[in-house]
Parts: sequence; C-alpha cells; structure tokens
Amino acid sequence: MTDTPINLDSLRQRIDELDSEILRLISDRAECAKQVAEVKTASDSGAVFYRPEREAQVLRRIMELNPGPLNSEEMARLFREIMSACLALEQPTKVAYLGPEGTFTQQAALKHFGASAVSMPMAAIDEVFREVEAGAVNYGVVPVENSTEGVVSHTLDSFMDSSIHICGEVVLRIHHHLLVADTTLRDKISRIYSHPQSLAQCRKWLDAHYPRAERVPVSSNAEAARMIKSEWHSAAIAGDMAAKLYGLEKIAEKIEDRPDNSTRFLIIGSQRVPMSGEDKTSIVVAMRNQPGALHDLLEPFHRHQIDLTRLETRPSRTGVWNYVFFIDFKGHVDEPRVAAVLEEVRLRASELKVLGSYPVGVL
Ligand SMILES: C=C(O[C@@H]1C=C(C(=O)O)C=C[C@H]1O)C(=O)O
Repeated sequence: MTDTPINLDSLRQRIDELDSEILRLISDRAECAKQVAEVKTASDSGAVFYRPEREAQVLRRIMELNPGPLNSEEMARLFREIMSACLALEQPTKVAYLGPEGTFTQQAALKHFGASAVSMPMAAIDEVFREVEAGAVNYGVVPVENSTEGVVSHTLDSFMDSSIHICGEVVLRIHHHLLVADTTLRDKISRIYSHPQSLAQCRKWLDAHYPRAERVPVSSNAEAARMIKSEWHSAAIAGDMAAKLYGLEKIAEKIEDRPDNSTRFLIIGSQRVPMSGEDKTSIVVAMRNQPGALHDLLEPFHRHQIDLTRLETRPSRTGVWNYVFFIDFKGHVDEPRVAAVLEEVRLRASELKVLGSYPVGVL
C-alpha cells in the first residue's frame, strides 16, 4: 500500500466534495428537463416527450468529449441512465418488449431506454406491434437480425401489415451460458432447453461437450431457464438476465460459437424521428416479377452513392408480387439525396413503404 491513512482520508474528502457537485449538477439538469416538458406541453397538446434524435446527439457528444480514464461506452451508459431518469420526470415511458422477463429483448430495452422506463413483457412479436398501434405503450422493442442466424422473419412480416414506424435501433452482444439449478445432477444432463436461435448459435459447442444430450427448442431462453428448475437432469442455455432472474448457476460461460455474436433490435413507435446527424432508413419495396428487378431497384442507390447496410428478401403474401425487399441504408428521408433516390425507386416499384428514419445505434 502506497496510500498513507492521511492520503486516503483526503482523497475520500475530495470524492465527497465531487459527489456533492455531481449531485447539484444532476439536479440542475433534471430541473431543465422538467422545464423542457413544460415547453413541449405548451407548444403542442399531443407533445412527444421522448426524442430519440436528441438523445443520440447527447450520447455522441458525451463520447466525443470524454477525457477518460473511463471509456466512452461506460461514460455514455452513465449518461444514458441520467437521461432516462430525466425523461421519467417529463413522462414515464412505457415500453413493450418480446418477453418473458429475462430475455435478451428485455436487456435491449433496458440498454436503449435506461432503468427508469417501465417495461412490459409480451408473449409474441405481433403483440408488441399491437400494443404500440393501440397506444397502450409508447414504444416497443423487437429483435430483427442476428449476426449468426440471420433475420427474425416474424418481425419483418409484422411490418408488412402495420403503420408502425421504426424510431431507433440497438445492437446487443449476445453471450450464452449453460445454466443449471441447485437441484440439477450436473453429470447426468440429458436434455438442454433453449430458444431455437440460441441452440443454433451454440451448435458446435454442444456437439463438442454434450453430443448425446437432447436439444429441446422452447419459446424463449427465459422459458428454458424457468423449466429446468423442476427437472434434475436438464440444463438451459440463456443469458445473464435469465440466470439472475431464476437464480441459476453458470456451469459454462460464453458458449456461443462466434465471439462476435450479436443481435440487432428495433425500437418501434408511432412518431417520425427528425435527423440526428447520423441516421439510417428502413424501407420495404415490392417489385414486379420480371428479369432485372433487383438490379433496377438497387441501381439508384449505387448512382447516388448511398450505403446499403442490409438487404433482405421475403416472399410476398399477396401472391401478385413475387419479391418483397427489406432495405436498410445510411441516411435520413429528410436529406435531399435520399428523397431523390426514394422518388426514383417509387417509380420502379409496385409498392414502397418507408418504415422509418432513425439514429444509428449509439450504445
Ligand atoms: C430534455 C428533453 O427530453 C428528453 C430527455 C432528454 C435529456 O435528458 O437530455 C433528451 C431527449 C428527450 O428524450 C429534450 O427533448 O431535450
């Protein structure tokens, strides 16, 4: 130990002084947020309190200004919570997510809205859409693509029949663990429960370590975690939230086959989000079934040098049009070059729907 007791005391005194200052500053900030709410309410009776573009700008600015020693992500996470608490003073934000409790989607909701939001588990993706459409909640969180397993087709399909907008995105690193209860006989594990996507993401690890165990797909990782509490020969694959929620022990950590395994989630709502300075747009396009349709669709993006970040094909359910494309690209519909591309695409497509322009995920 290099610190003498005197040094330790004076350092702690300094920390107390700093904490008092931080406390005062956070309180001043919260007062400001309350006043923002008054301004919003005065200028618009249907005021929207949560402003994704502004929150993205606040977080990006903090990350840019961060002098260290805390890393920028850590610092942004702290500010994420401060903003979450400030927004709750304006209006408590209600968020529906694909449940049950303990899923990665809940973790994504928490990461995006912070701990002061009120989050509500839904049993299925289309229920999340319905709750948002009915106005029962302010926003919804649904998974859309996984880096190992690809697209979550339920989510894309739900957009086809909905007037919902995409208001944001959040990307989560997904770590899977093999979990057991205190009653599990660890050397007798003959059955492993998890969501089919998670079983697929851990396929090689399971082949190597539990080649003979039966792999049982269930509706969610959290459900898997819940089920093994009553079965002495079963284990579950799930994440940290489910492990904590059901008091399970990790007997193997981070068993996903790819270390960069991540899932992208969408924030859905009924508002159009203004430009944040670094945005993405998602559209769905139906093309006539004719040769060169995909080329015709993509050519204007190439000519206007717009970056495509994702292209997904889904079978059209109307039967008349054979191709439906989901396209994500960099840029916002309010930018003239994006508006120009969309105008051209509209002429070539049989249908074009803009699902939303929203800030590129910050955290
Ligand atoms: C304070 C505002 O309202 C909310 C709270 C924010 C904050 O705490 O910084 C930012 C955006 C909004 O979600 C605002 O719109 O500026």
